[in-house]
Amino acid sequence: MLAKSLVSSSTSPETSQSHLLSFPHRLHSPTHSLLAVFLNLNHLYTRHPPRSLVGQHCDLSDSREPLPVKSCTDYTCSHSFIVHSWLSPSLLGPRLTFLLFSRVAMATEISSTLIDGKLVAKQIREEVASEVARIKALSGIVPGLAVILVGARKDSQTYVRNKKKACEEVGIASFEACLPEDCTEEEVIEHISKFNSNPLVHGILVQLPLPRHLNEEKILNTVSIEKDVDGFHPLNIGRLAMQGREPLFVPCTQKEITRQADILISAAGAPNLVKGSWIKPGAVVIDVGINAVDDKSSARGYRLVGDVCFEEASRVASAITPVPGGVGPMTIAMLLSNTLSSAKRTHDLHFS
Ligand SMILES: Nc1nc2c(c(=O)[nH]1)N[C@@H](CN(C=O)c1ccc(C(=O)N[C@@H](CCC(=O)O)C(=O)O)cc1)CN2
Repeated sequence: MLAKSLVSSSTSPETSQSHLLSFPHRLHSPTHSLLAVFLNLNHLYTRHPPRSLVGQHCDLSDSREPLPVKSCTDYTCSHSFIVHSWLSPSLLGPRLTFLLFSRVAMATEISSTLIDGKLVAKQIREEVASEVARIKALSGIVPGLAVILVGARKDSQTYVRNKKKACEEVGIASFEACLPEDCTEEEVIEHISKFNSNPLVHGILVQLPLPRHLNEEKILNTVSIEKDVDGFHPLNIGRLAMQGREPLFVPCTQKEITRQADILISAAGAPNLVKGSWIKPGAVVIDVGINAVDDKSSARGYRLVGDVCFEEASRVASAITPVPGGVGPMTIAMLLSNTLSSAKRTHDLHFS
């Protein structure tokens, strides 16, 4: 029943002693605060929002075990959010964005805290490694992850390489299909179908972005929902949103809404979109955007920035994920964890 995060203080390194941050510590009134989430699901839904998402309520209560934090701030949380509205703001061009609102965490004191994604990811990977070893010893089953890479984008090749390496490190078997840039949709789908029916494969992911001539939505829909460890299948997102209902209310503008949010999650794919002035003092900011911007002074010619203007936001927020070092490392850690869960579910492995 606890929502937790592993955080470390960015302003007061001297208070580096670890302790638990868990939601809720104690109830705080009013519990109706807001969560705003910017998600760019352009790669999933090219025209319309899924009806199942709008106005739905999601239960956040079955979160992971408590994790240690540095520099604790108090929050209360009602474990729920609603998918409120669907916008296609001009500032994001053709990308679809929707906002989620919630009555979730309320900061009761403000201290700038850096949420350390690398540290959480390390802990998750260690947990996955020991669980993989355990199920291998008890049942002989080895969880398997298949990756489909289309084309020769350097960044995608690096991510796929990193995923394979991460699998190796935790004992997950990896499978790969590398297809040429000019391959057809049918060829990609054929590979997905083979992985769908391969019993050694428990997780399948299609590395994104795909070349423009391929219909991403159609391809992602082909991944068996049971093996969709990325969680990109519309049914997976729909299921996430189907656990309850909350009343709708009408937003004015993105900026106004984010200003009311106690938890702000941005995944718009737009560098430095969210300014400090958009953020409610004391809000928790989760920056899911990982955007490459040109930087001649960097060896690779670019640097990574989030959707959130970190300099500004870190002065206003109570806790914030940096880019790099925040949500990114969690992506691969959770991929491993999901592959393990899929293997356990498929083979009905419930060891205590
Ligand atoms: N099928 C998918 N495709 C893509 C995903 C995804 O989750 N599934 N996400 C991104 C790329 N990606 C994984 O594929 C990914 C991106 C970034 C990181 C990461 O750890 N980033 C580090 C910085 C790394 C660096 O310096 O280059 C960080 O943010 O700290 C992991 C995975 C698009 N495609």
